[in-house]
Amino acid sequence: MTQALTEAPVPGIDLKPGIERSATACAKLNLSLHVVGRRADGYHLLESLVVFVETGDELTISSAPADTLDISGPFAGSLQGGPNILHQALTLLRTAASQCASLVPPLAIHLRKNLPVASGIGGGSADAAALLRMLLPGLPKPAQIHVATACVQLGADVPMCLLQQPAIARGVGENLQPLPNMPRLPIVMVNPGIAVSTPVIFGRLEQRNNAPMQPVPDIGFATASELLAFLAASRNDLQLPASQLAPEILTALAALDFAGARLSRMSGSGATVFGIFETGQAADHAARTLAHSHPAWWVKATTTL
Ligand SMILES: C[C@@](CO)(OP(=O)(O)O)[C@H](O)COP(=O)(O)OP(=O)(O)OC[C@H]1O[C@@H](n2ccc(N)nc2=O)[C@H](O)[C@@H]1O
Ligand SMILES: Nc1ncnc2c1ncn2[C@@H]1O[C@H](COP(=O)(O)OP(=O)(O)O)[C@@H](O)[C@H]1O
Repeated sequence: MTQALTEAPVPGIDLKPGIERSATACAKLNLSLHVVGRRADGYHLLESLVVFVETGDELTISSAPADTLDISGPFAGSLQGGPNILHQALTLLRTAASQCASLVPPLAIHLRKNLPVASGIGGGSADAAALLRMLLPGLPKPAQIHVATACVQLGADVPMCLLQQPAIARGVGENLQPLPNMPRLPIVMVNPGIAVSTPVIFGRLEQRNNAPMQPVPDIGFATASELLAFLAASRNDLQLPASQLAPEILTALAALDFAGARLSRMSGSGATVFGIFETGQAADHAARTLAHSHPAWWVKATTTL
């Protein structure tokens, strides 16, 4: 039975004037990404092991007389002027809460853009998901469910970023199986300073019906070695088309290997690549070395959630 939105119990969120709420929009990593088919609408069917890392954008909201969005941080310049996914996320929330518009009041949003834009780590999707996570608890249950289902329309990566937990993603990315066990991995992320367009990379795929991922144990992985053995038998099918377009991706992967990564791979449609290291100390050391030898690269040592 569908419950009228206005009748549902509303926990409400405290957004009185002067009160700010903050959230980290954690970067996503596709540890593996198999393209296994294509839908009639052109979207590709994926099988991907996704995790999130501590590094992310920072989002702060407070109630205001009218909606505003200001952006700071090292990658703010990449976002000036264009439409921002945060506005689409607000529209989705307000549509879902249409019978009680006051639940999503006008907001002053501040985004500190720490993540490189169009880089395969889901930055925009993570921002939208962080905003949804902050505001959803104030909506009635049916509206929450509507938003959780409809948020894939903002971007195929938004549902996984809303979950922000290790998961297997299938479908176009919306069909999520959370993994209860996942070792925390020391990671170095490297972006060689190139933005690549997701649709362009999908469009360059030569093969769209690739072999699926091996089955993942329902429980997930108990140790890093178990996970690494699984990853060694998996791929990112977008890595070849992306590195043909941007050969710097191969340079960055080779640099991570040389710096001691146990496994290096591209995330999403690139161009960000990641290395998995034995220890946090090894990751920190590799990140310092890579940043020193390649000052134009974005290099970040971090840990998976
Ligand atoms: C490749 C992935 C892997 O997680 O990550 P990113 O590289 O974006 O981080 C995602 O599938 C990207 O998700 P997202 O960036 O949210 O995609 P969307 O905005 O929905 O789609 C942008 C375009 O990418 C293509 N697209 C996207 C997802 C998908 N499963 N198949 C596709 O073919 C479509 O051409 C679409 O028009
Ligand atoms: N808040 C946002 N952060 C990043 N990109 C955004 C945002 N809003 C809109 N975009 C647009 O979304 C596109 C994809 O960016 P992003 O989400 O960073 O890519 P990816 O998923 O490959 O990391 C870019 O072209 C960018 O202009």
